[in-house]
Amino acid sequence: MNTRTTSSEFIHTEPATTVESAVVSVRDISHSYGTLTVLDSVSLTVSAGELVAVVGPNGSGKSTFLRLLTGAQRPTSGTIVYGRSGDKSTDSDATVGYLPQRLHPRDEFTVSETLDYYANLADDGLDHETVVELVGLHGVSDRRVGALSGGMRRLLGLGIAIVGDPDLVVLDEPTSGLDRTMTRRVFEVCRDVADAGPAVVLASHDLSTVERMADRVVFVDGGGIRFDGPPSTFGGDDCPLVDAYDDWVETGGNTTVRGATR
Ligand SMILES: Nc1ncnc2c1ncn2[C@@H]1O[C@H](COP(=O)(O)OP(=O)(O)OP(=O)(O)O)[C@@H](O)[C@H]1O
Repeated sequence: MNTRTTSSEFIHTEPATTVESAVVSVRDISHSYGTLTVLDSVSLTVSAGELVAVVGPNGSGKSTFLRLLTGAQRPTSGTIVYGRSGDKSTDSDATVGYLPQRLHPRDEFTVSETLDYYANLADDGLDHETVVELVGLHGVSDRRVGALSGGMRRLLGLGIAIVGDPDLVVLDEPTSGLDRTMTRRVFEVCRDVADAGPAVVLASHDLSTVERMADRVVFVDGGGIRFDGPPSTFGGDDCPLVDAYDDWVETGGNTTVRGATR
């Protein structure tokens, strides 16, 4: 169980990866919207083959962090470096696949046409039929996007993020609106993608699935990374991730998150 303390104690673990295997290294980034500082001196390195889940309360800055990771948004300060040898900057052609929280593919295209379109944007994309199969949309590949259910649109978004065969896949709440079966499927696809080489970083509120499927959990709160390590070590011995998380949030952070070993 967690140990309660009178003040917040944060665990900052050593980077889990080496520079040689790094797909992306975030170095001391901060981000503000006007006077609101959302992220303050955050650093993180993600390696090829890792499935990293970013968790944290609503408004803690997960989406902001993911947008910064993709290069779509620039940090107020700090740097993000892509590549194994650190030789690519945010201006480079490092390949990143991104599923934003809200995605608006064209309603009149079919599922196959949509994936084909995005595959053609990439130099060396995957075949759209492979991706349709992978994300479980083979039964509706000829259906127009405008006629898809909310969950199917989410799966299509996952397909769009991976069809370019990127080095880094960034997914903002890929399982929102999905039932349990589809949620499991999305995480399994993410696992398969990571196992094939790319790094996968996703934001999720589905802590039980994160605990089972992710290599690392990165807990963002109060402007910083409060924990970075294997999900099983978030709360220490015999304390499920979801319980340790609830404990943290209920006590306003006056809980020691412990057990990080990386
Ligand atoms: N474009 C923006 N302009 C101003 N403030 C913003 C902007 N985007 C996000 N914010 C603010 O930054 C904070 C972090 O938002 P962000 O969406 O990154 O959090 P989150 O952890 O992803 O939240 P959720 O879990 O609800 O999706 C919030 O207070 C939000 O209102």
